[in-house]
Amino acid sequence: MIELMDVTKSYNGTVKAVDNLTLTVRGGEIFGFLGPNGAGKTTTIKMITGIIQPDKGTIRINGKDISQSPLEAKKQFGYVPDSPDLFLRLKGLEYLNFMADMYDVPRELRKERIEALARRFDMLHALSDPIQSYSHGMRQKIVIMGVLVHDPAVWILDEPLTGLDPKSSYTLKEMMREHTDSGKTVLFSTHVLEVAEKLCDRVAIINKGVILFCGTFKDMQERFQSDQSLESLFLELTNHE
Ligand SMILES: Nc1ncnc2c1ncn2[C@@H]1O[C@H](COP(=O)(O)OP(=O)(O)OP(=O)(O)O)[C@@H](O)[C@H]1O
Repeated sequence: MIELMDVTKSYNGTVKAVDNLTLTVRGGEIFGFLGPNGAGKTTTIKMITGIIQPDKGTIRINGKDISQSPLEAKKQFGYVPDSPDLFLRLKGLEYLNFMADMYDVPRELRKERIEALARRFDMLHALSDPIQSYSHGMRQKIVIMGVLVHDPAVWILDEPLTGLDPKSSYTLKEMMREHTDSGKTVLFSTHVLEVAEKLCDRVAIINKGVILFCGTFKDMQERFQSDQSLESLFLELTNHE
């Protein structure tokens, strides 16, 4: 579960990137975080993951406060950033072992997990190559695998499907569903509204740092008294701002 209460962040003390945001992402749900460019999605995700500090407000992950107990909170989640260009000089396997070391994953277990993840994402052949030789999609996959190697309860994924080929994208979506079926939590941001419509149990639409809507796609259609697609409703909602 992820809880944000009255969270605000402005850059350079001027424009509020996130304005008094309150939101709960529950266990057992895939939650989509949607909004136009510059809406405040990445800023919110960076505050949840402790990369940047909010000006005010409280954030808890599975009950652990990211400001008060950062280490405990960080053990609860895995985070895929919006850019996969990390640790480029490491080989794929070195990176996965590094991540497993960070999270104290025992030897035998990590071997099993790495092999299973590599098979699922069709990356077995590339693990002994340096990450800088990977394509964008392969870099995205190795970052996702690094995050999943410690089997975090809460997945926080910033634009995770960007650059993935259809098979890998399908695999990741399938894994998100398996994860939430076991009562755990997935929060991801996306601009691909067709994916959000099909995959998410609930979505939040944010614009200019403020949540315009939070609920199921069905709730949204009821609110607008319309059977339009999520894309049409999203455009209607964000264009009126
Ligand atoms: N480091 C920064 N310094 C100053 N302003 C910033 C910084 N990072 C983000 N902003 C501003 O904060 C606002 C929210 O940006 P943010 O990156 O959170 O949006 P986003 O919804 O993730 O956008 P996108 O979909 O384009 O990734 C924007 O107005 C952006 O210009």
